Amino acid sequence: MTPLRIAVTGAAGQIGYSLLFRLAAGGLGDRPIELRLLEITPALKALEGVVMELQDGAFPLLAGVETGDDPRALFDGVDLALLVGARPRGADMTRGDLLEANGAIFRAQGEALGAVAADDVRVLATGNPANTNAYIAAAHAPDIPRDRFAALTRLDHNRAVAQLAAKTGAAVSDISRVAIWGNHSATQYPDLTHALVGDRPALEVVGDAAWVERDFIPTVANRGTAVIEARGSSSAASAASATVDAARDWLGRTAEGDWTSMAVVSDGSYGVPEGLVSSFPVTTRDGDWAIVPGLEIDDFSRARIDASAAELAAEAEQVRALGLV
Ligand SMILES: NC(=O)c1ccc[n+]([C@@H]2O[C@H](COP(=O)([O-])OP(=O)(O)OC[C@H]3O[C@@H](n4cnc5c(N)ncnc54)[C@H](O)[C@@H]3O)[C@@H](O)[C@H]2O)c1
Ligand SMILES: O=C(O)C[C@H](O)C(=O)O
Repeated sequence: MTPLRIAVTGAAGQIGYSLLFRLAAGGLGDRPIELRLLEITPALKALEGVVMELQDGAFPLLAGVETGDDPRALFDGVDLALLVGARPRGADMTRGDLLEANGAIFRAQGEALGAVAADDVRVLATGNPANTNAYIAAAHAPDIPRDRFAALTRLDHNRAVAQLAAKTGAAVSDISRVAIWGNHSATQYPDLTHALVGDRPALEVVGDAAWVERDFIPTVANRGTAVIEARGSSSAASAASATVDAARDWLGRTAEGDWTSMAVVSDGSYGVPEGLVSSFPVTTRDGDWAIVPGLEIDDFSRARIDASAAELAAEAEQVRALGLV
């Protein structure tokens, strides 16, 4: 089997330190992988140490590792690009505050992917603000179809599943059809209206309408902030785990009868303006995705989805004003 060529940016960072070992240990399946690890020049020394540790893991699926600070060299022929490298926020910042600092990274990396990546490349932005970074990268790679770009909202999805499991006492594996809509930000809408616990509607099992609005939604939407406050730095292992989950499902498939959440370029579905990179419930299959069609959207959900889409539109306007697209 030819190895899957995976670029990981920010490979010497916090998320990278967890992500690389999950990938090498077979997180995407049993196909061998070749890692292309991108860092900024001052971090290459630290990256050398990480590569030593990868070697010391003696991972049978790890067919090769290359490192460097030139995206055009490292992205050459890659099948999957995990764009993690970006500044994380501090305690008093929103993810949107990172736009100016991080947007330029995604412009340069979008251009490089467009120039040298494999024809079948899939690009997943984890670095924040993830949705708009994917939007920027896609804008600078016009030869790569838009549906190959996505941003990570799987961490929010996993957080929502975990909160629902804790509330209902169900196993996470019994929960399906949770959805995250919109931006990976405090305006995101974690939606339980279609969710199931076993074969029962989650809202019926919860039996506490006030919990959804007062506890569930704010807990999921603000979880990143809570982790920063507790840990002193932003979530890393859970973000790496969600990045692996998202890539595995994208290249593989979502379970029958279930879906996942992924921020993808909107085709106008559910009233989200076309072109914005917004989270939707999606099914995936062998590298393709489809927004779950025909879900009923009640007035509460409508207002939440619209609010997050408005924030994404404002971010898109901001990057235009900054000359990033
Ligand atoms: N979408 C999500 O769910 C989610 C979750 C957690 C964190 N994040 C985001 O992921 C990003 C990385 O987080 P972290 O904790 O690993 O941060 P970190 O600071 O520990 O690591 C970031 C790494 O990126 C590198 N980097 C900076 N510019 C680069 C460039 N141009 N090319 C390649 N590498 C570059 C840095 O040198 C650093 O090693 C942050 O923006 C953070 O906010 C997103
Ligand atoms: O909140 C952050 O800044 C980090 C990350 O996006 C998260 O959701 O944990």
